[in-house]
Order: sequence, then structure tokens, then C-alpha cells
Amino acid sequence: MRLTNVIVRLSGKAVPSMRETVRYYKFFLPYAIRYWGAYLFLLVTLVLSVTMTLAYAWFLKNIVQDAVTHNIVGITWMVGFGIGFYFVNVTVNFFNTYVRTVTMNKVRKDLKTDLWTHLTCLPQSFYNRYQSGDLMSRLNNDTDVAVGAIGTNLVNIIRLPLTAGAAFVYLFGMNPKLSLILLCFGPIALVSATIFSRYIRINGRQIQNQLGKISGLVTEILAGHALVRAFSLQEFFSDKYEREMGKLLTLQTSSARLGGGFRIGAQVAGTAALLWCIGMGAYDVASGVMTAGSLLAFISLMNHLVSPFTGMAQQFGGLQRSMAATERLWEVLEQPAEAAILNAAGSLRGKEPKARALPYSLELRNVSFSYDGIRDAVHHITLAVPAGKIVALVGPSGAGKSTLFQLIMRFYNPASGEILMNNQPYGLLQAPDTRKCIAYVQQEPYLFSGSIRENILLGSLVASDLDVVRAAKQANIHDFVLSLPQGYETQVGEHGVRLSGGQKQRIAIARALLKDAPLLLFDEATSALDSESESLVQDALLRLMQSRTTLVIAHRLSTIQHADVIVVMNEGEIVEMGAHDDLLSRGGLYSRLHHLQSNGLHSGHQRVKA
Ligand SMILES: Nc1ncnc2c1ncn2[C@@H]1O[C@H](COP(=O)(O)OP(=O)(O)OP(=O)(O)O)[C@@H](O)[C@H]1O
Repeated sequence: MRLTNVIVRLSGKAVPSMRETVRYYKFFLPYAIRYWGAYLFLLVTLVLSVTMTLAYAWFLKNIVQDAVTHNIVGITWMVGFGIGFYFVNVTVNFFNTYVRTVTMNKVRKDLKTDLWTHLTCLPQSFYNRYQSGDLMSRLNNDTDVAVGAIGTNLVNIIRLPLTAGAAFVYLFGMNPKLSLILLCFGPIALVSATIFSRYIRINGRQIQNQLGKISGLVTEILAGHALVRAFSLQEFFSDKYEREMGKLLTLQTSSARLGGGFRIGAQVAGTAALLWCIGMGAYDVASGVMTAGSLLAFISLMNHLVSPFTGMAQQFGGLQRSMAATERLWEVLEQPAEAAILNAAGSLRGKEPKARALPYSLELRNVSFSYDGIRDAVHHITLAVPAGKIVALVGPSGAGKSTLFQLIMRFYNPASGEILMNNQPYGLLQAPDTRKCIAYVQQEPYLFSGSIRENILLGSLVASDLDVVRAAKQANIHDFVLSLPQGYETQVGEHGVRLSGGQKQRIAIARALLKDAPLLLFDEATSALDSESESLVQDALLRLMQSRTTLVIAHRLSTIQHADVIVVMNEGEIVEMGAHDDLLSRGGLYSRLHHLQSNGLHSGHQRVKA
């Protein structure tokens, strides 16, 4: 079986071609161009460093020759030269390391920022496919490894052939026969190292994937830590973590084996070359073909001819790892941004909805959508919500209410049909412009780490502190905030004060009030609030609904009381529509849901057959 076939079988992926390598460098080229000055500087220091290598050999040759011929003046000069070379070498090395490190840090920052910006523009469907921990690993680990391709790797890939070329010219001048023999050892080292480097890339990709998997697992366990303890799952997840770490260790052990094999291959070729040349050189000195000084200079320089071959392969090994990591970045970077998907239907640019003056109307015309392309989550939905009206969506779990919200928010494109806001089809509007017109209050409002003031301010980043307080008052959360020792500066979110469901909802309502959008989507909390909290939320919601068009997913009948129309959904379709009393008298799904709730059962989680 061919070696490449074995690799393909092992990794499920073909060995990288030259075209792929060129593609990688093309990808990084814009980053390198951005810092061309630094790269030019590195090139100059490289040339200087190669010159210093030759100068050292020249120094050795001459000082030994002067010693053999008892030339004391010559020795003194050579010592002076030696000290001068030494200082130049140290200075060049310092600036090379400094500029290279700083440039790499800048490129790393740019790459991470680009990846992050792209991630924030990706559609909801992308986030459904990837674990957040895996994405974090791509952002943190893979970018770090990927940058190696244009950092140390690139510098060495230029430096090593340059050194080898210069060393060969110099050695050839001293002893052509020995130099040509020496040259034969290079390809031997290169071939063995190239074979290893291919495996190294596959192993590198597997390690990066495994790191992503572990990161995903850890994020998940940390997010669900309360559940882990509640169900005493510590041991189960510890075992799972240990298993995944074990797999990582196996891959890392393979990596160590490959690295060791790689180095041994290089060493065998290097040592054989050294022994051969010392032996042949000694004969040449004995027969007067070569001076002792030249042999010493030869030996000091010969390593610079053979080691670049192994060094190059080593660099390719590192490059392979960088490529493996870059592949994982591409997987994300090649995903079309949300704007590209949502506006794929046409590049027409409709009029951007103006800043809010009056509530907007909303219309869904024969809208269907499927997450998996097999089963419709919503099917032929036609619904007109006149400006300023309140429409309540009710229905059993899985009826398609949240999906409808996601379509209105443009997290997905309908498979068929169209949505119109204020009589403008979505296809003519940019997604961010559409969202600017919508205030969305989620079922479980998310609070970011930061103060309460900062969290409310997310509704409108340009709002003043006075506006924040006004919104909080309207949302019935102001008094509660003031009762906290640090008031609006109280830290909430993951590491902050824990708030109740009702308090979080009211902060979210304050956020929505601050946004002051003409259209409101309110997803009522399913978890029951205590009656005081419930009335505070209801009161706040009423204010929020004023002079807005509202679509509310209602899990409790209290919200429905104010609705102009109640839309009943089941299995992705609208099955009933009308006023509360009218729907009750029909004796259909709504009346059954109402009956269940009146008897103390929660409608949102009851499967009711239509
Ligand atoms: N991200 C998703 N990927 C695949 N299928 C999904 C996704 N989200 C929802 N679904 C499916 O789409 C259908 C409609 O779900 P949806 O969440 O819209 O119902 P719902 O009426 O809002 O339910 P609930 O009241 O429980 O929130 C369900 O069959 C659900 O399993």
C-alpha cells in the first residue's frame, strides 16, 4: 500500500499539495504586506547573519593559519576582527528576534480580530452547527499555531537556503571535491525529513481538532455545572474529560515520536557527513592539498551546508502544523457572512426604514421554513399585523412560534414566501437595518457581564444616563436597582449578582424601551413568576407596547388579555385566529389550551392534538 494511501486512510484527508501550500501563503500575504517594513528589516538582518557565519569561518581559517606560521601581528588583528564580528552578530540577533516577535504579535492580533469580526457576521445556522468551545479553540489555539507559517517558519525558510548557498560557494572555493561530496548528504536528510513532515501535519490537524473538542466539552460542562451537581454527574463528566485528554495524550505521544524520528534522520545524515569530511580532510591536510586552518574553517562551515536540508524539512514540519491550524480557520472564514446569505436574493437596496416615528406594520405572506430541509418548522404562514396592534401567538410546544420570531428577526431566510415590514419586502432591506426597527425581548433575557446600567445601555449605546433611568422607571426596575448597595453600577452577568427571572425580564424591557423601535417581539418567560413580579412585568410590558406594533409569544393568558388578535399555532401552521371569547366559543385548540391552563397546567409544554 502506498504511503500516501496510508496517510489518507489515517486522516481521511489527502496529503497537502504544492497548490495548497501556495494557497496558504496567499492567505497570509496581505498580513505580511501590511508589515512589509518589518519583513524588509528581517531580510536585511538575515543577510547580515549569513555574512557573519561566513566571516566566522574566515576568522577561524586565518587565526589558525597565523598561529601555525607564528604570525603574532596577524593573530592580534584576527582577535580584533573576532570581537567585532561577535558584537555585530549579537546586535543582529537581538534586533532580529525583537522585530520578528513584535511583528508576529501584530499579525496574530490582526488575524484574531479578522476571525472574530467574521464570526460575529455569521448566520444563526452556522452557530447551530458548531460548539462554542470549539470556536473558542479556533480563535485562541489555531490562530496562534497558524501564525507560525509567516513567523519563524517563513524567516527560516528564507534563511536556511541562503545560508546553504553562501556556505557552499565558500566551501567550494576552499575544497571543491569535499564540498560536492558534502552536498550529496543534504538530499538524504531532506527525503527522510520530508516523509516525517507529512505525518506531522496530519498529526497536527488531529491535535488541533482534539483541542477544539476538549474546549467544547469544558465550556459545556462549565455552563451546565449546576445540572452536573444536581444529577451527581461529576464522575461521569470527569471520566469523559479524562478519556478526551487521554486521546490528546496519545496524539501528542505520536507527535513526540514523529519529532524524534525526524531529528534522528537529520542527525544520521549530519554525523555521517561530518565523519566523512573530517577523514577526507585529514588526508588532504596530510598530503598538503589543504591547510589545517582551512580544514577547521571547513568543519565549522560544513554544518551550515548540511543542516539547512534537515532544517528545511523541520521548517516544513512546523509549516504543516500551521497549515493544519489554518485549515480550521478557513473552515470558519469560508462561511458566507449573514449579509451575503440574506441579501442573496437580490442586490437591490431599498430605502432604509427611517428612525422611529410611528409603529410599523408587519406582514407574512405564505411563509414556509425548514431547519433541516426535510420537515417544515413553519408552513404557509400568512399573517398581517397592522401598525400599532398587539398580536399574541399561542400554541403547544414545538408549534413554530419561536421559529416565526427568528424569521422576523432575519436569523434565517424563509424557504418560500416573503415578509414585509411597513410594506417593504425584507429582500429589499439590509438585515441590520431591519433589526434596528425591532426590539426583541427574549424568553430568558441574557445579561452580559457588567453593570446594570451597561446592560440597559445596550438598547442604545448613545443614550444618556438620564435615559437609562427613565427606561428603568418605565420598566418597573428602577426602585429595585436603587435598593441595591451599588445601584446602577451593580455587577450582573456570570460573575455578578444573581437576579430573578422577573428582574431580568424587566431589565430586558428597559433595554427594549431604550431602543425605542417601532416593532416589538416579546417572548414571554415560560417559568412562572410570583404574582407581584408578574404584575410588575405586565405593567412594564404595557408601557413598552404603547405606540408600537407588538407580536408576543404568550405562554400565560394574562398577556393575551390586551391582544387585538390571538393567533393559535400547531405543528407549524396557523390553526385558529381571533379574539379570546370568540376562540373560546369555537371549542378548538385554543379552548383546550385555555382549559388546561385554567386547571393549573402550563400550556406551553402540553402537546395538544389539533
Ligand atoms: N435550531 C433548530 N434546528 C432544528 N430544528 C429546530 C431548531 N429550532 C427549532 N426546531 C424545530 O422546529 C420546530 C418548531 O420549534 P419552535 O421552537 O419554533 O416551537 P415553539 O412553538 O417556539 O416551541 P416552544 O413554545 O417550546 O418554544 C420544532 O419541531 C423544533 O424541534
